[in-house]
Amino acid sequence: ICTALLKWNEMRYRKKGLPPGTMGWPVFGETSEFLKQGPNFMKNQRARYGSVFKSHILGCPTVVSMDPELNRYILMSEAKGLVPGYPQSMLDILGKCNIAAVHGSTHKQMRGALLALISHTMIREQLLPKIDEFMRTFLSNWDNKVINIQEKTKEMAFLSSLKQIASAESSSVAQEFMPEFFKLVLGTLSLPIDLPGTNYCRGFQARKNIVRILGQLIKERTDSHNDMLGYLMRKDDSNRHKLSDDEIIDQIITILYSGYETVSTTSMMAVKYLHDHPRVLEELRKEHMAIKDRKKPENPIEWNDLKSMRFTRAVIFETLRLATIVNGVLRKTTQEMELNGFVIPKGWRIYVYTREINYDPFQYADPLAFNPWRWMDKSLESQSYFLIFGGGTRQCPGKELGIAEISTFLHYFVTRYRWEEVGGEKLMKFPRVEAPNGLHIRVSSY
Ligand code: HEM
Repeated sequence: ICTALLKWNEMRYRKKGLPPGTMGWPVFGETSEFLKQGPNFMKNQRARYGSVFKSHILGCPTVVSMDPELNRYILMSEAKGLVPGYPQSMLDILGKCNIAAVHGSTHKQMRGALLALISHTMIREQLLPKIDEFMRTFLSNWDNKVINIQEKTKEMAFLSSLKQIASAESSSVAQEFMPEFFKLVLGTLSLPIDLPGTNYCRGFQARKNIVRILGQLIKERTDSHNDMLGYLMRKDDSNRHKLSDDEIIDQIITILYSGYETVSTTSMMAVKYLHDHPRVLEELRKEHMAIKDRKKPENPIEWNDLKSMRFTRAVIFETLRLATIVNGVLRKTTQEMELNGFVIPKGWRIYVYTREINYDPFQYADPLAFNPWRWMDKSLESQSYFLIFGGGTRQCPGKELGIAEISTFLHYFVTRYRWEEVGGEKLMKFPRVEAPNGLHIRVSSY
């Protein structure tokens, strides 16, 4: 029966022009092999079928592309019908105005409104002072404590964004908001089964609560504020992108969500790599001590300080590369189309899988070594195969903001503390980078 089922499933997808590959079991496809074997599943399939192959993973017939040139082409081809293909649970919970759910002119409008909020000028004048103030307080009193740095960096990423979004109210709403936000995140990564007790159902309820909290903030604000919510609500000419209240709420959820796991995991992994590589930590600390020494203790990190953190930027890029915080991005076809000579049916998912390029010895010499110095050559950041922040029309608009947050976190962390790991805890690298039991460190003052 098993053989017959597998064969029947292969026959269903044996359409002329499709890439080679296997489809696994009906309904489940090859999801369990993909999740269990992780990157090895992808590498084995590539060895058998080439760098473009078909599979059935996470509930959808999927074409996986591990071809750097095709990957770039896919990311540039949204107008040809290759739109974001994130799971239904994510779209449901993040809202219908969420940036990944909108295309064409609506995407342009939402993205324009977002870019205006997190531009270089905004980071320099509005956001960096808030990030500095937040990190200073958040990183106080860690001395002589055992800390779960995974949990801390998660709180840090969320609370830092919340302060940038609603400075005045962030401390009063954080208590209620944070647990709801964590439920929302879990819901977006779950199967869309709407039964009481499922993560999806809880995530959906959390979204409702968050919409209520944000709606209340919008209603109660009478005068203008210099934070993200304040800018989004402006009705005068200083705001070119006037959004409805529903759009403002989804935009805020987008900002919180997109900068959450990326920033927190990168910060946690940077702490881990710095712990394991004392020479890198020494160099990083030298950079930050020099910044600290040239200012008074009460003076905040400013734009020029941030720009002078060249080695810190290199540490962040090397962490993103070696830990592969982002394995790839998802697209789906809105019509039948040809890619690399293959014919991809409408509605198929395309997994632009960029992980392997991070370990390619032709791109990165000695690829398994944690060597931030390689990024001191700035041209490496602009190589076309480098897709850690995506590419094309959906390239990450929060890149510099994320780097500013992680850099400020590292500044206060390494200038105030030294730390050692306790427990030697397990780290999972796939499908997401996480420490299932937390990552505990003993912190003492520097
Ligand atoms: C280390 C930090 C970060 C990494 C590695 C990262 C990575 C990425 C990647 C790979 C994409 C492309 C997704 C796709 O093409 O489907 C993306 C998109 C996006 N990122 Fe980031 N990101 C980071 C930080 C942030 C931050 C702090 C924000 C906060 C605003 C943010 C907001 C977004 C948004 C809104 C999009 C969607 C853009 C669109 O669809 O037009 N990201 N990010």
